[in-house]
Amino acid sequence: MLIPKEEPRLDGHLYLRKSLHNLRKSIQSLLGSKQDLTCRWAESVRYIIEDISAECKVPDSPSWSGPLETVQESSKNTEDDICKLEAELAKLRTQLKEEDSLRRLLHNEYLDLKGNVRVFCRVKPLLNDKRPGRVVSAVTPLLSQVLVSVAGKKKAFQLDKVFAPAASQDDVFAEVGPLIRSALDGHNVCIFAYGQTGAGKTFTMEGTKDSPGIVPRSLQLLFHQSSLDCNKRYDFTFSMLELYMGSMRDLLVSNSRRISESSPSLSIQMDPRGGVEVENLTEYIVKDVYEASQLYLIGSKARATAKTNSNAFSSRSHCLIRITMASYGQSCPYPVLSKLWLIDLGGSERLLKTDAKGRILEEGKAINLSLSALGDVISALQRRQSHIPYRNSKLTQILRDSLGEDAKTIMLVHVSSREEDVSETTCTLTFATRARGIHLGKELSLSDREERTKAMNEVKKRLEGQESTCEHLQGQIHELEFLCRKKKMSSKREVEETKDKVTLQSTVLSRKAVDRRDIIAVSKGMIGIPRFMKATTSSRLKGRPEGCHGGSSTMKYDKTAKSKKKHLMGYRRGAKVSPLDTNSANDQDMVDVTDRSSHAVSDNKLHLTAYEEGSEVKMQNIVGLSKTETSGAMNIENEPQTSNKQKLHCRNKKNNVCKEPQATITTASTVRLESKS
Ligand SMILES: Nc1ncnc2c1ncn2[C@@H]1O[C@H](COP(=O)(O)OP(=O)(O)OP(=O)(O)O)[C@@H](O)[C@H]1O
Repeated sequence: MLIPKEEPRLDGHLYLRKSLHNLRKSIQSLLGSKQDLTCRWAESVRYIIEDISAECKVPDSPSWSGPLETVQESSKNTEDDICKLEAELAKLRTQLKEEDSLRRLLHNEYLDLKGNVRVFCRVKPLLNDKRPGRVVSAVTPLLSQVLVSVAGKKKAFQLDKVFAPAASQDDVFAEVGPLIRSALDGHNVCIFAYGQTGAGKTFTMEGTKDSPGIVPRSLQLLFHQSSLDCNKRYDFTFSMLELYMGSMRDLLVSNSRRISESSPSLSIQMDPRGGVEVENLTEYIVKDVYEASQLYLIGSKARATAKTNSNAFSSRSHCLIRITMASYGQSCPYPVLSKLWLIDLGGSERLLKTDAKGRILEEGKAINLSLSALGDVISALQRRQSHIPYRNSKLTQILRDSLGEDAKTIMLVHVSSREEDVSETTCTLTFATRARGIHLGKELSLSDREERTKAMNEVKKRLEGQESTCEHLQGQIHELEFLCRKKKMSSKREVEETKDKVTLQSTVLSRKAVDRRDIIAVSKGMIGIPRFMKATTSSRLKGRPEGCHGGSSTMKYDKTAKSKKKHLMGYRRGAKVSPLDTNSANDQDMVDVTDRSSHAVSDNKLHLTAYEEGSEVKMQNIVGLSKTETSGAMNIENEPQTSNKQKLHCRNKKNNVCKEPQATITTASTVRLESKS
């Protein structure tokens, strides 16, 4: 009979340490299994564990028993350790830099072999047909070929890859994902969704809540990958515009603002080096995937939609999302700049079929004109023609620097498999063939294709090996960085504790009123000094002149004050963080600050301007903000848990108007709000 092994009994402290150890391990394994949990998130949790450890810390031997020099000696040892760790970190970072440049080369070589311009086809499933038995699909998807039945004959169209109706969003993104990595590596990338109205372009780009498409996945991947890169710092900006009837519209400027503030019109400018800029286009700095998604939501709502015969909510314009990236390396003073364009093109319907009239007809003509110009440009690039006709449409002018030699492009054409859409499907696939720049019959020979596949597989294998080397190094760096921070924290704590001890000792000795046993007891207590004995943020601020601390600021939580306007200033001069002050925003009266890691750890500061009485700051999911904290006259209160989000509201005790309060997230467990004026 098996006798269950009895867990050895642990005393209180040992047990606590073991629990903390287990907790750390579970968090580390969580990090490994969940892609959307960033290292910064894990770091935040680690800080909490550290805080718990510090609070629970009981010295193994009485710390007051030795002379003061012991403490100083130990902090000297800590400093030596820090120096060693920093030297090791520098070595690893250099190694990572070398390995990462090799990875980038291999990644680029792999994509070059695949083709810098690739054209895929996605076949839409037959949806909501009441007579499934009688419906015959006119399209036969093969691996890299689509057969279309036209008048009893099968016409073949060659593509780089075909996604059958059963293909999932995951399958599509598996092909797109490597280009996102390329964008982070400094290449310009364009991903287009092309096809007839209702063929599934928006489904592929945007997707649904349960089945997210390329845009949300790309944003997720961008921020995830960049957070792992410990040798570089990335700055992202987000813009969104639409091309409607040949003119450009900034989708992040609300209609009312566009009219009232007579915002300057957009124009395309080119610098001498060939870089393209859309002048006056709103550009928001985005710190995390949440901010980018919020902007995308706002921009999508502003898109022009109109009813056509083919699709009740057909998009009548081209929608262009631009994410610019600036990556700063360790030694290079200049950032590497790149752009990622995610483009949902307008429906390519034949105007006769849709029975379009008036404005709808004009919209259709404008869409078709620019699609045709796009096809010409891609085709000319594919054939390496000397003249590339960029100037024929605004769409190709905007994308001029992102549709070239060093850029990567994926054109995802969408077709319907229904019989009545055969002529549209044929048109779409003819466009795809032209975009591939390969005339029928001029495809690579079988042996050439086999050779290319072999070379691709070889490079892919090397690339995978290189990626895991980089990941391993990054893991080591993160671990050492954490250790280093931990050492620095404990060294700082030791110094502070030493100072406190000296002060206490002299006070105690000067009073000459306590015996030796009491001194030991008190000084032991200093390790985990009770909270009420520590100076609060509030009391620390009290020494400042009026107006420099939270006492002069107002931030009152009042749900009824819906009309109050808020502005969120960027972390850098002149840059906006999130346009949630626009009328098109979902949560108009709130400024959401989620993902504490990017706000608090990387920047440590968040500036909120023009707050009036009745304003509210809502902070969600901020790790460590579970306790009620008081800062000056500002209370940060923990609201009862609503759904799975933790809300914190900042209120002011006075009712005066607060100008430019500044929120500083100082540690994992404190938030301070103070007025700048
Ligand atoms: N692969 C797919 N799987 C499931 N549903 C799909 C798929 N493709 C498209 N749909 C559905 O078909 C409908 C029309 O698709 P969608 O709006 O994406 O078309 P579109 O090409 O963007 O049209 P438009 O040019 O008018 O914007 C939507 O309800 C969408 O959910």
